[in-house]
Amino acid sequence: MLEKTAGHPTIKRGNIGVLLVNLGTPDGTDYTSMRRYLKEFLTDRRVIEWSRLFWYPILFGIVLNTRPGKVGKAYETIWNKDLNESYLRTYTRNQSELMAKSFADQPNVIVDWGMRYGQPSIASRMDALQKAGCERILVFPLYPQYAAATTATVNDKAFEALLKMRWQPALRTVPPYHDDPVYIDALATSIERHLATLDWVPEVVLTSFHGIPKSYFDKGDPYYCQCQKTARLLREKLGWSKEKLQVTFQSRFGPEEWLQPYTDKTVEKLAQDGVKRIAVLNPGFVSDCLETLEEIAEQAAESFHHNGGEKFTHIPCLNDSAEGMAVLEHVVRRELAGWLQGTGKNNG
Ligand SMILES: C=CC1=C(C)c2cc3[nH]c(cc4nc(cc5[nH]c(cc1n2)c(C)c5CCC(=O)O)C(CCC(=O)O)=C4C)c(C)c3C=C
Ligand SMILES: [Fe+2]
Ligand SMILES: [Fe+2]
Repeated sequence: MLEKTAGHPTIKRGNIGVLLVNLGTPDGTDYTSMRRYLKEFLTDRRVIEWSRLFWYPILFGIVLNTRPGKVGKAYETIWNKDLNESYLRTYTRNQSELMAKSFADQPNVIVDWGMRYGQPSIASRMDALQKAGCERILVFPLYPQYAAATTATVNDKAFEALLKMRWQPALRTVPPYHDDPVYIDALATSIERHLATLDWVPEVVLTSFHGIPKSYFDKGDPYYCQCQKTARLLREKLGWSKEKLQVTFQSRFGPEEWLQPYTDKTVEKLAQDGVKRIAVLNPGFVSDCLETLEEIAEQAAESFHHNGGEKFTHIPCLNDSAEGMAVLEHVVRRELAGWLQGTGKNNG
């Protein structure tokens, strides 16, 4: 809707924005792109909670000199060569486009996407949505389980963007959906469908979540408990035992203790203990990315085989599949309640 009020410039009004936000990704696998991305990531106080006096000499003296080259090589192995971008970016954009199609019956809903680190930034998309007449914006951090290092830092950035606006849109943020039956059903369907394509049956299925330092859990982060609840509900849905569907945590960073049991150690131990066939899925990742495609589908598979395992399969994330989109759309429609019917009225 376009509106002109005496003495004011013509402005668009009455729209609702939905902003999907994932973690972020480097623009390229070269040293400079990797360093820029890692610098933004690893200077975030929500991610690294150590004192700056202690952390910055290590970060700027060692980590940002050595890690960009090493991690850049890992990204190269999983890069989407067709589009010259990471799969996290490809899937997040696809999710936004598919969600926009599902709201075709609501012409005042505008769906967009952004990244917490790298491009497109949250601030740039919030600004674009506001300019497109969004008086209300729903920010959706794409993490089923809440962690301060992921969900909260997205929300912080979104509210920070409002700081610079004279006429702020109303802002809602999407809560975790780790126990939503639509999400649990989608995970169960994706597991069953994937396993049906194999000519073997896994003895153990690992649900591998990204870890966080144990100290964050001790300070009250609900992430660990939400991961456990997701796994319990999934187990109940599939009718599997605790031995069949196990929970592990991956992607340790730095010397601290992280949430346990660790995925890499568990994979090694299972193989050494004589388990021959395993499957791994990553229910905490909305889209496949470095951590799933390289760390699990490549590294964990190699370690399993190296230690005597025979069959390993990685179950893809929900990505832009029909089930995955059903989850995201269900959560968005639920969180837009009261806005969809209210917009465009009572705002003069
Ligand atoms: C202390 C450091 C880190 C915490 C805490 C952390 C939590 C966390 N991360 C994700 C999801 C992703 N992380 C990804 C990459 C990644 N993560 C860290 C560090 C921490 N993550 C680093 C340094 C990196 C970059 C790669 C590397 O250098 O190892 C990604 C992949 C991005 C991609 O482009 O593919 C995702 C996704 C969650 C869910 C989480 C806590 C719950
Ligand atoms: Fe991470
Ligand atoms: Fe990793």
